[in-house]
Amino acid sequence: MAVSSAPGKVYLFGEHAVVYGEPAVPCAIERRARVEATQRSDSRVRVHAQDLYLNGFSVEYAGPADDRPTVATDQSVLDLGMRYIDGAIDRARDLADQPEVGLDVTVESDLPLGAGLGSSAAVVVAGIDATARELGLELDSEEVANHAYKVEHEVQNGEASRADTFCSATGGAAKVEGDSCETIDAPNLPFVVGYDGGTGNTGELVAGVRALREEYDFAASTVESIGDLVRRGEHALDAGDVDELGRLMDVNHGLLSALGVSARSLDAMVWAAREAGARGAKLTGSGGGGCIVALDETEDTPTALGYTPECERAFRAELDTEGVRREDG
Ligand SMILES: Nc1ncnc2c1ncn2[C@@H]1O[C@H](COP(=O)(O)OP(=O)(O)OP(=O)(O)O)[C@@H](O)[C@H]1O
Ligand SMILES: C[C@@](O)(CCO)CC(=O)[O-]
Repeated sequence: MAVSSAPGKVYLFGEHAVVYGEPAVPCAIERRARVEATQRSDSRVRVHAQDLYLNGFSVEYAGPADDRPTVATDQSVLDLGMRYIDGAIDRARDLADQPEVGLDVTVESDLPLGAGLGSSAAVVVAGIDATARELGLELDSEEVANHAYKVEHEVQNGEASRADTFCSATGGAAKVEGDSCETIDAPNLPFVVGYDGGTGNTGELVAGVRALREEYDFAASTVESIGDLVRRGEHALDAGDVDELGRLMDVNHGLLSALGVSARSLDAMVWAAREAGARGAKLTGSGGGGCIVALDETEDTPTALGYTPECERAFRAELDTEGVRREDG
């Protein structure tokens, strides 16, 4: 049996624009997905994903109500839920040159799904590492990052940057620009996360930005402006200037709104954080619903978010300097 875990992330700056080669700064946070892989004696693959909920199935009763009903789940719903972990298992089996080997795989995660905290990247990174190790193959974190990126790229029909998977595999703060990925120094920033209990569909949101960018020059310029802002943000990070980081986060949120990826609930949480005195606040990840990230070392922002109707949960998120991690002996 092999068990690996990998962290989720928040974006300090640069989501969406990173898909078009602009720089971004994702930061790994101390919330993880864990994957356990055990080889079987037959060639079946059994995946137990205990935190996955499925939207859209029907139940058919025939005869007495205490008979077990037939539950039908639309194949597309299942595919959507399983595609990242399936992709990770397949890639690791291919890498280990055992494409037909059977496995029992269990996925557990502290990361809300599709909420901007990089749950898919964490599941893919931990899934590749655990499965490969179970099949006798040790990969270093950069190799895991590279293979995880290829899985996300395939699952998301070519619309993925290296940011989420690199950050999850290597931990800490990262600068990602096109194919170039590096870990950068960062102070332990006072991240506060607000979660609206909802999700956004990464594929659809990325496609929406692409369409806008193709239709309007100002949308293409907005993507470039995010890149300029990230370059300023790198200097602020270097200088440890948290006030400037906060101001730039506020601008980044405005530019993401202009690209159509914010939501009423995300705006409400961003404003609650700002009004509580946060240095800055923005949505994180693909948007549409899910999480915001704010910078505040005091308890004011978590408290204010706790009283905000649109916020289901608020919590502090520490920077996690460790990426993919072995959890078995
Ligand atoms: N605990 C889990 N078990 C199995 N699969 C998971 C789990 N968590 C996430 N996934 C997979 O990841 C998908 C969600 O990925 P998606 O890219 O939409 O969101 P995210 O990575 O959480 O957010 P973002 O990309 O905005 O940071 C789920 O549909 C599922 O396929
Ligand atoms: C929206 C996006 O920039 C971040 C999603 O967490 C997509 C990507 O980078 O693959």
